[in-house]
Amino acid sequence: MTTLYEFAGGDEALHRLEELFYAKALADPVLREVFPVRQPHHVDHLTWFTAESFGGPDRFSTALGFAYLIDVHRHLKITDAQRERFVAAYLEAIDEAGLPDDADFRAAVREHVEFGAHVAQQNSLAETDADLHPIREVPAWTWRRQSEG
Ligand code: HEM
Repeated sequence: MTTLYEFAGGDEALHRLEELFYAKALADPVLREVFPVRQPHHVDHLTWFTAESFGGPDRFSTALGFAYLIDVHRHLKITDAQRERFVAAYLEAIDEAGLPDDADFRAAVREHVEFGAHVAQQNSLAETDADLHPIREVPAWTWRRQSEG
Protein backbone atom coordinates (compact mmCIF):
# COMPACT_ATOMS: atom_id res chain seq x y z
CA MET A 1 0.00 0.00 0.00
CA THR A 2 1.65 3.23 -1.14
CA THR A 3 0.40 6.37 0.54
CA LEU A 4 0.11 9.67 -1.28
CA TYR A 5 2.81 10.91 1.12
CA GLU A 6 5.30 8.26 0.02
CA PHE A 7 4.40 8.54 -3.66
CA ALA A 8 4.79 12.34 -3.56
CA GLY A 9 8.34 11.98 -2.21
CA GLY A 10 7.80 12.57 1.51
CA ASP A 11 8.51 15.72 3.52
CA GLU A 12 11.20 17.04 1.22
CA ALA A 13 8.95 17.03 -1.87
CA LEU A 14 5.92 18.40 -0.01
CA HIS A 15 7.97 21.22 1.52
CA ARG A 16 9.23 22.13 -1.97
CA LEU A 17 5.63 22.16 -3.22
CA GLU A 18 4.35 24.36 -0.39
CA GLU A 19 7.22 26.84 -0.72
CA LEU A 20 6.58 27.21 -4.46
CA PHE A 21 2.86 27.58 -3.81
CA TYR A 22 3.34 30.18 -1.08
CA ALA A 23 5.73 32.25 -3.21
CA LYS A 24 3.05 32.31 -5.91
CA ALA A 25 0.33 33.32 -3.44
CA LEU A 26 2.43 36.20 -2.12
CA ALA A 27 3.11 37.44 -5.67
CA ASP A 28 -0.42 36.95 -7.03
CA PRO A 29 -2.57 40.08 -7.46
CA VAL A 30 -5.74 38.28 -6.31
CA LEU A 31 -4.20 36.24 -3.48
CA ARG A 32 -2.11 39.14 -2.20
CA GLU A 33 -5.36 40.58 -0.77
CA VAL A 34 -5.39 37.70 1.76
CA PHE A 35 -1.63 37.00 1.86
CA PRO A 36 -0.12 40.51 2.18
CA VAL A 37 3.04 39.45 4.06
CA ARG A 38 5.03 36.25 4.46
CA GLN A 39 4.13 34.46 7.68
CA PRO A 40 7.26 32.63 8.90
CA HIS A 41 5.52 29.33 9.73
CA HIS A 42 3.13 29.11 6.81
CA VAL A 43 5.20 26.75 4.65
CA ASP A 44 6.07 24.41 7.52
CA HIS A 45 2.49 24.28 8.76
CA LEU A 46 1.12 23.67 5.27
CA THR A 47 3.71 20.91 4.83
CA TRP A 48 2.69 19.29 8.13
CA PHE A 49 -0.97 19.45 7.18
CA THR A 50 -0.47 17.98 3.72
CA ALA A 51 1.93 15.27 4.95
CA GLU A 52 -0.57 14.15 7.59
CA SER A 53 -3.53 14.19 5.22
CA PHE A 54 -1.54 12.14 2.70
CA GLY A 55 -0.73 9.39 5.22
CA GLY A 56 2.55 10.70 6.67
CA PRO A 57 3.42 11.81 10.25
CA ASP A 58 0.61 13.37 12.31
CA ARG A 59 2.58 16.50 13.26
CA PHE A 60 -0.19 18.92 12.35
CA SER A 61 -2.70 17.34 14.72
CA THR A 62 -0.24 16.77 17.55
CA ALA A 63 1.53 20.17 17.38
CA LEU A 64 -1.31 22.48 16.27
CA GLY A 65 -4.65 20.69 16.14
CA PHE A 66 -7.52 21.12 13.72
CA ALA A 67 -9.07 23.92 15.80
CA TYR A 68 -6.01 26.03 14.86
CA LEU A 69 -6.84 25.57 11.19
CA ILE A 70 -10.41 26.73 11.77
CA ASP A 71 -9.17 29.77 13.72
CA VAL A 72 -6.69 30.96 11.07
CA HIS A 73 -9.35 31.01 8.34
CA ARG A 74 -12.19 32.35 10.45
CA HIS A 75 -13.49 35.76 9.30
CA LEU A 76 -11.12 36.00 6.31
CA LYS A 77 -14.20 36.16 4.06
CA ILE A 78 -12.52 34.29 1.22
CA THR A 79 -14.14 35.13 -2.14
CA ASP A 80 -14.81 32.65 -4.96
CA ALA A 81 -12.11 34.37 -7.03
CA GLN A 82 -9.56 33.95 -4.22
CA ARG A 83 -10.50 30.31 -3.69
CA GLU A 84 -10.24 29.55 -7.41
CA ARG A 85 -6.90 31.32 -7.70
CA PHE A 86 -5.61 29.44 -4.62
CA VAL A 87 -6.44 26.09 -6.27
CA ALA A 88 -4.96 27.16 -9.64
CA ALA A 89 -1.71 28.35 -8.02
CA TYR A 90 -1.46 25.09 -6.06
CA LEU A 91 -1.87 23.01 -9.22
CA GLU A 92 0.80 25.07 -10.99
CA ALA A 93 3.13 24.54 -8.02
CA ILE A 94 2.65 20.76 -8.23
CA ASP A 95 4.06 20.87 -11.76
CA GLU A 96 6.89 23.21 -10.83
CA ALA A 97 7.83 21.09 -7.81
CA GLY A 98 8.22 18.11 -10.15
CA LEU A 99 5.77 15.91 -8.26
CA PRO A 100 4.97 12.61 -9.99
CA ASP A 101 3.15 13.02 -13.28
CA ASP A 102 0.72 10.20 -12.58
CA ALA A 103 -2.97 10.66 -13.42
CA ASP A 104 -4.34 8.98 -10.24
CA PHE A 105 -1.91 10.88 -8.01
CA ARG A 106 -2.67 14.23 -9.65
CA ALA A 107 -6.44 13.63 -9.43
CA ALA A 108 -6.17 12.87 -5.69
CA VAL A 109 -4.08 15.98 -5.00
CA ARG A 110 -6.46 18.16 -7.01
CA GLU A 111 -9.48 16.81 -5.10
CA HIS A 112 -7.61 17.35 -1.82
CA VAL A 113 -6.89 21.02 -2.52
CA GLU A 114 -10.34 21.71 -3.99
CA PHE A 115 -11.97 20.22 -0.89
CA GLY A 116 -9.61 22.07 1.47
CA ALA A 117 -10.23 25.38 -0.26
CA HIS A 118 -13.98 24.81 -0.03
CA VAL A 119 -13.72 24.09 3.73
CA ALA A 120 -11.45 27.11 4.28
CA GLN A 121 -13.86 29.38 2.41
CA GLN A 122 -16.92 28.11 4.31
CA ASN A 123 -15.13 28.58 7.64
CA SER A 124 -13.92 32.02 6.59
CA LEU A 125 -17.51 33.11 6.00
CA ALA A 126 -19.06 31.49 9.11
CA GLU A 127 -20.90 33.99 11.29
CA THR A 128 -21.56 31.42 14.02
CA ASP A 129 -20.08 28.01 14.92
CA ALA A 130 -23.14 26.38 13.34
CA ASP A 131 -22.04 27.83 9.97
CA LEU A 132 -18.63 26.10 10.13
CA HIS A 133 -17.93 23.12 7.90
CA PRO A 134 -18.57 19.97 10.03
CA ILE A 135 -15.06 18.52 9.52
CA ARG A 136 -13.06 18.57 12.78
CA GLU A 137 -9.92 16.59 11.95
CA VAL A 138 -7.28 16.44 9.24
CA PRO A 139 -8.88 14.38 6.45
CA ALA A 140 -7.11 11.09 5.69
CA TRP A 141 -6.83 11.37 1.91
CA THR A 142 -6.52 8.10 -0.01
CA TRP A 143 -6.25 7.30 -3.67
CA ARG A 144 -7.17 4.50 -6.03
CA ARG A 145 -3.79 2.79 -5.87
CA GLN A 146 -3.90 2.75 -2.07
CA SER A 147 -7.38 1.21 -1.97
CA GLU A 148 -6.29 -1.42 -4.47
CA GLY A 149 -3.39 -2.35 -2.13
C1 HEM B 1 -6.31 23.16 0.97
C2 HEM B 1 -6.70 24.36 1.42
C3 HEM B 1 -6.02 25.08 2.55
C4 HEM B 1 -5.14 24.63 3.49
C5 HEM B 1 -4.60 23.23 3.70
C6 HEM B 1 -4.77 25.77 4.30
C7 HEM B 1 -3.90 25.71 5.36
C8 HEM B 1 -3.51 26.76 6.15
C9 HEM B 1 -2.62 26.69 7.28
C10 HEM B 1 -1.94 25.43 7.78
C11 HEM B 1 -2.51 27.93 7.79
C12 HEM B 1 -1.68 28.34 9.02
C13 HEM B 1 -0.35 28.90 8.61
C14 HEM B 1 0.48 29.38 9.79
O1 HEM B 1 0.39 28.79 10.89
O2 HEM B 1 1.26 30.34 9.63
C15 HEM B 1 -3.32 28.80 6.98
C16 HEM B 1 -3.43 30.15 7.17
C17 HEM B 1 -4.05 30.99 6.29
N1 HEM B 1 -4.75 30.62 5.15
FE1 HEM B 1 -5.15 28.76 4.53
N2 HEM B 1 -5.41 26.88 3.82
C18 HEM B 1 -6.19 26.50 2.76
C19 HEM B 1 -6.98 27.32 2.00
C20 HEM B 1 -6.95 28.69 2.04
C21 HEM B 1 -7.60 29.58 1.10
C22 HEM B 1 -8.46 29.11 -0.08
C23 HEM B 1 -7.27 30.85 1.46
C24 HEM B 1 -7.61 32.15 0.80
C25 HEM B 1 -7.65 32.29 -0.48
C26 HEM B 1 -6.43 30.77 2.66
C27 HEM B 1 -5.91 31.84 3.36
C28 HEM B 1 -5.17 31.76 4.51
C29 HEM B 1 -4.70 32.92 5.28
C30 HEM B 1 -4.92 34.37 4.88
C31 HEM B 1 -4.03 32.43 6.40
C32 HEM B 1 -3.43 33.23 7.59
C33 HEM B 1 -2.38 34.20 7.24
C34 HEM B 1 -1.15 33.56 6.64
O3 HEM B 1 -0.63 32.56 7.17
O4 HEM B 1 -0.68 34.12 5.64
N3 HEM B 1 -6.26 29.45 2.97
N4 HEM B 1 -3.91 28.08 5.99
